[in-house]
Amino acid sequence: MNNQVHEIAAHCDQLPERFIRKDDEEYGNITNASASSPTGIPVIDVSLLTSSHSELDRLKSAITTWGCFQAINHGIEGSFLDKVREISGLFFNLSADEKKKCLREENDIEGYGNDMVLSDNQTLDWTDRLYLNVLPQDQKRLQFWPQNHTYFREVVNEYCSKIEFINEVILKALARSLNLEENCFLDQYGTASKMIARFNYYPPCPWADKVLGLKPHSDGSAITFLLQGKEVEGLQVLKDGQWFGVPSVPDALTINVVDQMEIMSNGIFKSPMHRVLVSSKDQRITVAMFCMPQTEKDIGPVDGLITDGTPRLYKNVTYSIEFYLKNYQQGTRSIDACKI
Ligand SMILES: O=C(O)CCC(=O)C(=O)O
Ligand SMILES: [Fe+2]
Repeated sequence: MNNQVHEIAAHCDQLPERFIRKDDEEYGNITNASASSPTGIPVIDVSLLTSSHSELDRLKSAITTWGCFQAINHGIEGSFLDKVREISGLFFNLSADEKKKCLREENDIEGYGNDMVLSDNQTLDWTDRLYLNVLPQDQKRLQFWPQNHTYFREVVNEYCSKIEFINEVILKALARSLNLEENCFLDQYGTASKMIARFNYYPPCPWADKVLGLKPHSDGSAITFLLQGKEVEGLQVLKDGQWFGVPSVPDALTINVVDQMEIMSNGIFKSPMHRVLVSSKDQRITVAMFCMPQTEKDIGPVDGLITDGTPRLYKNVTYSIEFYLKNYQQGTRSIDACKI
């Protein structure tokens, strides 16, 4: 597949078969799609997490039931989040020639492209994306960054530092919520923790009900920080066999506690399955920041959680992107491959 999805949207009068979503990939009960919960995705005030026990309890409850929450008062100004939205739009609005300079190579994940084709019967996602390694600094490959766009670089770098800071706050709070020493998750990050920025662009789709922007998946990182656009929604999270819409809350970040945290918490936190629906009229742009431990480092359940009554449920693993993709290709979830 050479074409970007937005080109297919503009030039095809029939939906290419590879994009048609399959029933066996639906997981939850699709008749209940878009169900709204009486309470909805929990909203957590990050500024209270160091001082308020009840907010810490609400955080734990959010993660053990939903696996995600809407973070407010996280310390990043709304005006700065608007800049992140602005540079994302700016990238996808570049001319086709400019964007193609950032194109990923066939067997590489980094750069501009669409779904990596890993198996013959894979359903393709209705999305174009720009995928950039932002940490560690020395693993940045600037050839994939938009050329001559100092503003883009500055905003991404500043956003990365701000997310790094919030990531620490959340990791410490999650540890305290389990009555563990607050650095126990951070200690597994190593000295060169990793962060990936993924800019997702979902063009409007004339066959919106036949495709998915992103197939059901769980993220391979430890914590994912998602910045949604302000108007168009589409993200859904699976809970108790039903898909629930994740609204866009002004100035909030949607935080998912995902695969590597499931392992480190010995399964107390469950990495949420989520997917993306697309709109027939409106485009949607989101920015996911995937934070995780240093690639070369083994991770495993923290010692304090293993007791006679609660045995270790996961092996120690190096949860690399190659490991994640290998499982994806075989149709298995990498998290399941780590279970004892
Ligand atoms: O765009 C979204 O709403 C979700 C993105 C996502 O799940 C991902 O990039 O892994
Ligand atoms: Fe995701």
